[in-house]
Amino acid sequence: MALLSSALSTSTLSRGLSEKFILVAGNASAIQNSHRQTVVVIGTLSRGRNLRTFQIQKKCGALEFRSGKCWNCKLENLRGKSLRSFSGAGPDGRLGQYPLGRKSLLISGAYISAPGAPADAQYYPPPETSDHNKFEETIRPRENLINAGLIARLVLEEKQSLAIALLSLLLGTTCTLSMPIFSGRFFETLIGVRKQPLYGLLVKLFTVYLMEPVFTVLFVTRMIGIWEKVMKELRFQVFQRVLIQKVAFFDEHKVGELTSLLSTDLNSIKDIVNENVSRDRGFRSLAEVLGTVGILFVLSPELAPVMSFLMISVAGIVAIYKRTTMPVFKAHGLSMARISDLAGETFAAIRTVRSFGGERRQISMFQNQVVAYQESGNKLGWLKAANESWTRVVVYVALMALYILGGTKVKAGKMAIGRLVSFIGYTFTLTFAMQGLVNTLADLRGALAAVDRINTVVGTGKVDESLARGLELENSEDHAKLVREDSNNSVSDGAATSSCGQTAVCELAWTGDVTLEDVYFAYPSRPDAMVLRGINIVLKAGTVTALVGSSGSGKSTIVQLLSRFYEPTKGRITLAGEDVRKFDKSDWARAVSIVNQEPVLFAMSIGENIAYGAPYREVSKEEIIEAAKAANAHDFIQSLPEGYDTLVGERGSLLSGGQRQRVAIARALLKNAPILILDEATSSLDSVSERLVQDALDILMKGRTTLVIAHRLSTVQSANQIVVCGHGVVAEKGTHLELLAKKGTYTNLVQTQTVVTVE
Ligand SMILES: Nc1ncnc2c1ncn2[C@@H]1O[C@H](COP(=O)(O)OP(=O)(O)OP(=O)(O)O)[C@@H](O)[C@H]1O
Repeated sequence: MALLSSALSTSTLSRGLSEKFILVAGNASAIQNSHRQTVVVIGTLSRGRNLRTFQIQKKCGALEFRSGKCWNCKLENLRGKSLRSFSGAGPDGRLGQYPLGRKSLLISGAYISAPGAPADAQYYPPPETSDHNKFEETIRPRENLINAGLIARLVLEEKQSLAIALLSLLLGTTCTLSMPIFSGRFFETLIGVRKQPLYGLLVKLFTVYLMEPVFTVLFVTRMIGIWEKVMKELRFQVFQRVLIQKVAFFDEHKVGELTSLLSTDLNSIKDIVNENVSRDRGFRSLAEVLGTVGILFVLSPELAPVMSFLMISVAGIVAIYKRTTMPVFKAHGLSMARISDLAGETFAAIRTVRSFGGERRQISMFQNQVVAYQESGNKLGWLKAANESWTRVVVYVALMALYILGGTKVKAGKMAIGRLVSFIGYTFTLTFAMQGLVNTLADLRGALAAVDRINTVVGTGKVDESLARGLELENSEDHAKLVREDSNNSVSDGAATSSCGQTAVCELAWTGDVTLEDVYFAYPSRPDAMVLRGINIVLKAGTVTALVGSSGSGKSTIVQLLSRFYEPTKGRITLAGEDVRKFDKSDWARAVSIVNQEPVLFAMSIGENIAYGAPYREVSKEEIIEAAKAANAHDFIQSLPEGYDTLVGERGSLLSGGQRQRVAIARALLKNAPILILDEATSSLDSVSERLVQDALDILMKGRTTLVIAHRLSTVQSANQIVVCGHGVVAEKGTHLELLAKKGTYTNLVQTQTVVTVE
């Protein structure tokens, strides 16, 4: 953005404005923070080619253009507007005019002006940011994770099954379509019109009836087999892609939204095959419709138009039904989602409900939702009945027409009676096949909408490249290791000795200082609010640094940056002088242990939770016990009926706060990382638990570079260095005595006990 803006000449800015909307892409927060309230336009909608400055009117968040149309902007006047070209930084970060045509594109951090900008607007260059941040978030094309190419590749991997499925479909449909012909002949033979032995005809019919289910089984099993494999791969890819997004992505999307991608949305894609392999749907319907129409025109070109009318009418009725019911279906689905949400929320907060005596209120809210669900269900019922009856009316009209036209022809000797019987048989085949086909098309629309939702969420998020690279490397190392193990036919002992692993980052971190150099930071979800403004801290290797400061001063934010959940907006963090951005995030994660105020345990056994400290290798029972002993957790674990196999419940809810904390410390001990971050780890505990946890922490801190956000005077006092934060800057730095001697912010904090609790 900085480079881009500085590249704009003032002469360009002075031209008149004719466009209706103006688009600003990139991180405009820096400019806003200059208090000029002016930003540089780097993109223009429609015909405009001017680059101007103007006052920010509305923030639009990320702007998404699909097929050249603005898709997601909440501003009504922008929704659906075409963007023919975009002036600004393109996907490669270069300045230019980019034609968009019907392409899809994502512009993150966009701002939109109101129509018309002030004529006397001036250009204010934004403050410089460091090199690595320049184009990071400017403009990115949407990357479709699920696309036709991927699905085709996955399906074609199963060539043999696909060939068997298609052949079975062909043969099964042939059987189905030959049935009405045989019925006609059978009828003709019975009344003596056809001179053919009945026995021979029955054998043929028997063969067709026997083979049709065989081909059906082959077709269904192969198709489902292929699709299950495709779905397994898609599910895996979606999960993996979500997992490697930057932490900011998880600030933007609710957990429910993300899990529904993996459940509801992927299931609608799955259903497009699984629900459409039966005889009355999908591929079979299509094959039957095509086959029937062909046969009908051969059998009787005069009667075939009647059937065509039938086909078009049935398709039309079902299509109208689907369209009209769509909003009712949506309302029905929404009611069900609300019922589930309400029930989920009620049960999750049952203690709060009970303590407020809120049962009656919850029941009445639930009743309202259930009634809404019932009403939309009734509406759907009526629409369904209308669809069914109209379809029948059309079929009966077509049958009547066949009886009249066909009967007249048979009576006049212009048509064989068996042919008319076959025709009647095909009437039903065609009706059901057509209905099935339209239903399948509706399913297809649902599946495409699901694909689009998945692509929109994961395709427009920001993959954490460093994490992805690290994982890729690990995968290839694992793979190489597995191949080696396999070829040696021996079991590897893994990295059993050092949990941190033998990575260069870990080795460096045992001796190197960690430094925050002039760090500025704003959360991506609130780019306008600079939380850290030029932080400089040196965490000396093997020493303890205590971070104190009033609430909201940015202590936890520093922890988040050290954990590399976010990257600094400006400035850098180094380890032994090396910018940490050089290290893969998975390597960095191995070098840093975090123990939070509210540690999260997984819904597994205590032993498995402790072993999670080293998820990349096998952990022995002895190691787990050793870590638990050092964390003061062994005794309480032993006293539980199932010891280390005791399940801890969702997020560790079956343990007390102090017990959870000690399991988390044991996990961190097992991890044995050289850098340790303690975020108010003992502040929510009673004095007995606090003592136990603190003793465990003292063991954990030994020899590690520790940053502790502490409320306890003893921890702060004994720290090698105390850093006092105030409104995103370092207000004071020094030892306890040095800071007391200064009689500044720290002394105030100690005296007012705002931050430090005296024991
Ligand atoms: N994920 C987030 N997205 C946007 N803003 C955030 C986020 N997390 C924290 N903030 C904001 O950043 C500022 C600093 O918060 P931070 O949690 O770092 O303060 P703190 O000093 O740790 O406070 P406390 O002692 O109360 O925990 C606050 O104004 C907060 O609202």
